[in-house]
Amino acid sequence: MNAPAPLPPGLRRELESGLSALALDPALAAPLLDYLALLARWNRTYNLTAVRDPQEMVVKHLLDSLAMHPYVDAIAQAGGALADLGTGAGLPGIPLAIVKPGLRVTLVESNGKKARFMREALRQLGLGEARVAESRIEAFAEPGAYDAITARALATLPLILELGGHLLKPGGSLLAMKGAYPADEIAALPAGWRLQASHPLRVPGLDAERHLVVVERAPA
Ligand SMILES: C[S@@+](CC[C@H](N)C(=O)[O-])C[C@H]1O[C@@H](n2cnc3c(N)ncnc32)[C@H](O)[C@@H]1O
Repeated sequence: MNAPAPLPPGLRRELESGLSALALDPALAAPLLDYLALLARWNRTYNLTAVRDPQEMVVKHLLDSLAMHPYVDAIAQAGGALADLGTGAGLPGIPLAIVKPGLRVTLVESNGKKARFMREALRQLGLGEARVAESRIEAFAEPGAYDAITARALATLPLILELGGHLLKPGGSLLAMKGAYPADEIAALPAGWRLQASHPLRVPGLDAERHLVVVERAPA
């Protein structure tokens, strides 16, 4: 593997200021930048993400993933389990695992090279509460094991539920990261599911519209 790509100066300050804006401890910049440096290094060989510029990765990967952190707080405090579906290089799952130590994160991804990268990232970052499931989501055989599932840039809400709805415990919810408010997808939710809430997210350094859409099972 190549030598670590040197991260541009100023990156840490930008990340620290973004973390403060999200009401997170700026000291978390250190492990987050370790993850980012590893991702930038592997990306040069394995093409894990289309975002190649570390500066852009701070906003589009780290801060964007972390904007939803208040909505996993209660699960983390209870030592609950979250499955990040179609996580790619570990987004948003790895940044969330870094900032929420109690959260038991499972990173579900079928692509072998991305799974290999994530196993190495978890090892190097010492994230013992997180693990990689190298699997198709729909074939992942842990039904009813998760308090929440999340997904970013994976699929429409109905398709995410079709692929991974079986993983949720009774009372569990899907936390889907979306750009524009997905009114059509919400209208097309399959029978047995309903919108619980939608939260506009503010990502420091990003102008684009972002929403966290929370979907739960409808009462029988
Ligand atoms: C567009 S990428 C998004 C990755 C990451 N969530 C992010 O926001 O950067 C979608 C990822 O989902 C994975 N994926 C798509 N369908 C899947 C399935 N049925 N089972 C497992 N992984 C899947 C792909 O391999 C890819 O890595």
